[in-house]
Parts: sequence; structure tokens; C-alpha cells
Amino acid sequence: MEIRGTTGEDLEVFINTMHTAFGQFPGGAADSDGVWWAALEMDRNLLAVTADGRPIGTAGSYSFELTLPGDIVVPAAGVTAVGVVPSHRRQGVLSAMMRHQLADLRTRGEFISVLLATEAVIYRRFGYGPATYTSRLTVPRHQGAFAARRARAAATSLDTGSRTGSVEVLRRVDCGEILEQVYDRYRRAQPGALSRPHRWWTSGAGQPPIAPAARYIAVHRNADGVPDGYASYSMGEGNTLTVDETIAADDAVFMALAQFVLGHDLVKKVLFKQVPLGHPLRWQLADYRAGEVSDDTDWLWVRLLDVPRALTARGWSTDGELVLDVDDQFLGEHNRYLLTIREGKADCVPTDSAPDLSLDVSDLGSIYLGGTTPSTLVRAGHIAAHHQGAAALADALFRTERVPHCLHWF
Ligand SMILES: CC(=O)SCCNC(=O)CCNC(=O)[C@H](O)C(C)(C)COP(=O)(O)OP(=O)(O)OC[C@H]1O[C@@H](n2cnc3c(N)ncnc32)[C@H](O)[C@@H]1OP(=O)(O)O
Repeated sequence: MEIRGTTGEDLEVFINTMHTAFGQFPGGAADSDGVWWAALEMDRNLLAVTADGRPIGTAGSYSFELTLPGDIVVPAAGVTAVGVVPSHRRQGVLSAMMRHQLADLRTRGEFISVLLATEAVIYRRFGYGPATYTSRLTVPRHQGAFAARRARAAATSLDTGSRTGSVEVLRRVDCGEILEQVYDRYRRAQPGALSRPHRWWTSGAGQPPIAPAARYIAVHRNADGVPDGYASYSMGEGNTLTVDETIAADDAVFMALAQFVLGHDLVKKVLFKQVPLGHPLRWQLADYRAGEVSDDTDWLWVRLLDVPRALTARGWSTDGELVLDVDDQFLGEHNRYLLTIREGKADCVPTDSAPDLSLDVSDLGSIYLGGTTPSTLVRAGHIAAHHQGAAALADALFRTERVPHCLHWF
């Protein structure tokens, strides 16, 4: 077997091999709107081929940007299109492709790799850990009243009621570049969010509302008329209004859009897809039980390729020191680092000091964006805390003001 890089000339064979691995046909239901591959970057993809030249495996990566805690935007490889044809599975083809890909990404100078996993049991062995989570929230319209605000203090700029804005309904095809611009502003301030490169929007690659499927878009504008949020939605069976995604500059805009869809006539219930865990929407409703959470699942998996670079890249909000003993079995690396945080910035250097925590690189990926607490993984038995208080210290340091969330599908 050989693993080789691809060019634009390999596009057809790449797509066909991948579809065989997924048991799908190009243009079939899993294709969304049939153009997902328009975003593939063929100079970043790999094909596994047998000695007699038959393609048996694919792996790709997109050149995204990822927002880290502290509103810091860094490059990130978005691993995609991973598949091995059914006749050649469990013979190490994926493992060989992953090894090749991680080396390739390091050669490109990339230090974070991310993916969405079809199955949660595949990628930990390659050093990935789940780092952001998402869920669906269903609200029956008759229970969709919002609670009156409770604080008696004078209104602040954060208060939802102290702002004025407007909502206009457009068809997806008539939105021009509004969605792209609103999404781009949102993702730069949302830890865990990925960029959606311009060509995704122009080629309609992805899922709605990137894919130009029939959708209505409720566009929210601020008092100056500048778009600062949108909800992409459609009406389906049982008069359920399904919201693909709600993109909002802040919580007040999110609430305005939620109120808008929950006030839609002829709707029995509203299904909000891609809601971050712990989102305030349930608290904003008068009836806390009205919001039913389902499909609570992992979304973005993170793999650190250069631990010191990754740890010094993100923003931090609590000063402190932590010694991390990090094991990277797949790449055969084992290192101990002293992480020192002062005034929002970290320094990360090799050390011989006794560790506070010992952990696998996949678990470091899980806690990196602040979406999983170190103490949860200590309690689960995956991270070893070497003294009383080590887990609480790590929790305090890795904690982020905003829950990381990613809703980009790739
Ligand atoms: C980011 C994305 O693109 S996600 C998309 C992932 N692709 C798919 O789900 C498509 C359908 N599945 C496939 O194409 C293949 O089964 C793949 C790509 C998941 C795995 O490819 P393979 O070549 O069989 O994997 P490989 O032989 O290298 O397996 C390595 C190890 O992972 C394990 N493994 C691989 N896939 C799975 C799985 N789906 N479930 C459980 N274990 C798995 C193997 O048992 C093996 O374990 P071992 O090292 O203890 O022996």
C-alpha cells in the first residue's frame, strides 16, 4: 500500500472512494445538496492505494481558522472525508493515513487539528479528544412565553430590553453576503468556532444555510440597521419550525431571534438545532420545563500537534502554574511542561519538576478550549491528579468565560 497526496485531477477518484467507504452514492441523501466536495482542498488530501494502484482510502483536511479562548484566531486543520473501503478495513489503512496526515500537518507548521467524528470510538487512539458539545432544544410554541426580567437594578447595556433592533425575513437565495458577514463576525468572538471560507458560501458547500436549500432567514439588525444575527429556518411535518442555526452577536440578539421564531403563526413547536450546553434560552423562558434538550453530543474534536505552541496561543483569565506530564502514544512522544500563566498569557517550557497532572494528549485536547473540566476527567479516571487540589487548580486555569461551541459541519 502507498499513501500519496492528491491534486485536482484526483477529485473524481477521491469522491468515489470516499462514497464507497460510506456506502453512499454521489448525489444521494447524505450529500446534503450534492455539492459538499466543492470545498475540498485537493492539495491537502491523501489517497491510500494498493500496490496495483486501486484506491482504498481517503483523508482530507481543510485550512480553517479556529477561535481560541481570548478571541484569538489561529489556523487549524479541519480533518474530513476519512474513509477506507469495506474490503480493506481493520488492516491498519486508517492508522497509516492518520500517521501520514499528522506528519504532513506538522510539516506545514500547523499545530491544531480538529474533526467531527462519525463514531466516537475511532479517533482517541490518534490523539483527538471531544472538546465542544452541542444539543437540540425543542420548545412547544404554547409554552414559548418569555419570563419577565427579574433584576431590579437599573438597566445595563447587557440588558435585552434596553436595546432596539428589527427582524426581517428573507429567502436564503436573496440574502447576498449577509450570512457570510454575520457568521464571520460571530465566529471571531466565539471560542471553538471555525471559519467558513468564502468559497464555501459561493459554492454552497456544506449544510443549510451554506447550501442554498430552500430556507427562510430571519435577519436581525441593530438600531443602526446593521445585520448582527440570523436564524435559518424551515417549516416541516407536524408544523414544526426547525432552526438550522441561530447566529447572534450577543445573547440579546439570540433572544430576539428566538422570540421571533417562537412567535411564528401556525407553528406547533420550534426545534433549535446546534444549541450550546448551558445556553441561557431555557432560563429566558417563563416555563423552564418548556425547553426539552435532546441529542446532547460531542461536536468538535481537538488534537494538539505542538503542545507548547497551542498552550501559549490561547488566552487565559487566571494566573497560576501547573506542571503537565503529557503522553502522546500515537506519535511516540512523552513530555513534561511547566505552564506559567501571568496576566492572560502563558509560557510553556520543558521541566523536570514533579507533575501536578499526568494526561494523554487526547485529554489535553478535550480540556484545551475550556469545554471539558480537568476534574471531570480526573473523576473519570483518565487524568491522574498527583496531589489534593491539583484538579481544582487545573479547572480554575483552563476555565473560560464563554462555553466553547462549534456549529460548522464539515
Ligand atoms: C473526520 C471524518 O471524516 S469521520 C469519518 C470516518 N469514516 C467513516 O465512518 C466511514 C466508514 N468507516 C470507515 O471507512 C473505516 O471503518 C474507518 C476509516 C473508520 C477505519 O478504517 P480502518 O482502516 O479499518 O482502521 P484501522 O484498521 O487503521 O483501525 C485502527 C484501530 O481502530 C479501530 N477502529 C477503526 N475503526 C473503528 C470503528 N469504526 N469502531 C471501532 N474501532 C475501530 C480498529 O479496530 C483498530 O484497532 P486496534 O489498533 O486495536 O486493532
